[in-house]
Amino acid sequence: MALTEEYYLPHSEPVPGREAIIRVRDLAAGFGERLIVDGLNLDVWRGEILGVVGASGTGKSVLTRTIIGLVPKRRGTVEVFGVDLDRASLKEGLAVERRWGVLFQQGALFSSLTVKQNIQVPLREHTNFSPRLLEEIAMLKLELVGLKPRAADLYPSELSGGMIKRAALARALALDPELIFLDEPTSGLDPIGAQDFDDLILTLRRTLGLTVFMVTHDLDSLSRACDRIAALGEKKVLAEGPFSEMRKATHPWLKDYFQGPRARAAQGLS
Ligand SMILES: Nc1ncnc2c1ncn2[C@@H]1O[C@H](COP(=O)(O)OP(=O)(O)OP(=O)(O)O)[C@@H](O)[C@H]1O
Repeated sequence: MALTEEYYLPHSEPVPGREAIIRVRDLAAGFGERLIVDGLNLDVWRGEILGVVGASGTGKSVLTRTIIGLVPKRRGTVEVFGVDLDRASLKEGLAVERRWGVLFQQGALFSSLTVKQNIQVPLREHTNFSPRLLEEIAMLKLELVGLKPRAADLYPSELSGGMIKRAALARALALDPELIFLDEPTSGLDPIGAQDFDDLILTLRRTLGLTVFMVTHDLDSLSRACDRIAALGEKKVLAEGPFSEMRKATHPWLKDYFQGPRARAAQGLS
């Protein structure tokens, strides 16, 4: 199906004083002959929680991994904190990487390390902190994400799904990032666990001033936690706006997704 203007919601206009933490322009990325995203534009504003949504396989994870430099670009630019990582020196690139944290799908904790050791991985990579400071920071991060101190010495196989997400979030927060990428943070959690996780993200945004880039299929999370949503499809951002605006979209997939019974339930509508 051709991407036509009639399907678009207006893309957010820059507002004076609003700082783009991530700026993606005319991005193309893919594998072999196949482009997964092509001509994609997106801004993420400081302090917002942006929900990235789209049908399975539309490239949400690929977009995330391209922004953080794990998938090479074919065309276009990506700036994070005003720095184009393709043009940055190694030192500048590392300095930018220190300012973000990533929670990959399924948590992706190292199974042979305890929770505490997992949290310390980015600290060991990027700092020369003493063992005592590493210990203190790990325990602080555990508390920040609502895990009890006794979770520190458990291995990932000993954790529940919710605890894995929290431990992975603690690791993503290890270096006090300004920006976090969350890939399906509530997948596999029951509705109460998912709501608790959303509340945690909202609290962290408020207390730490985080900017959050969150890939999710969870309509409740999109409605409850996200200030704005970017919907991917046809290799681009099909539409962006708050949840209420997405309900006005006319693109068939967006219509099904945002006007269906589950979306109405997420908004408390009958
Ligand atoms: N390393 C890779 N090599 C080849 N193709 C890949 C690779 N990683 C992803 N793809 C392909 O890119 C497309 C987009 O994948 P991606 O994981 O970004 O989708 P998604 O929107 O995150 O999907 P889901 O909602 O199911 O997680 C898929 O067709 C996938 O098969």
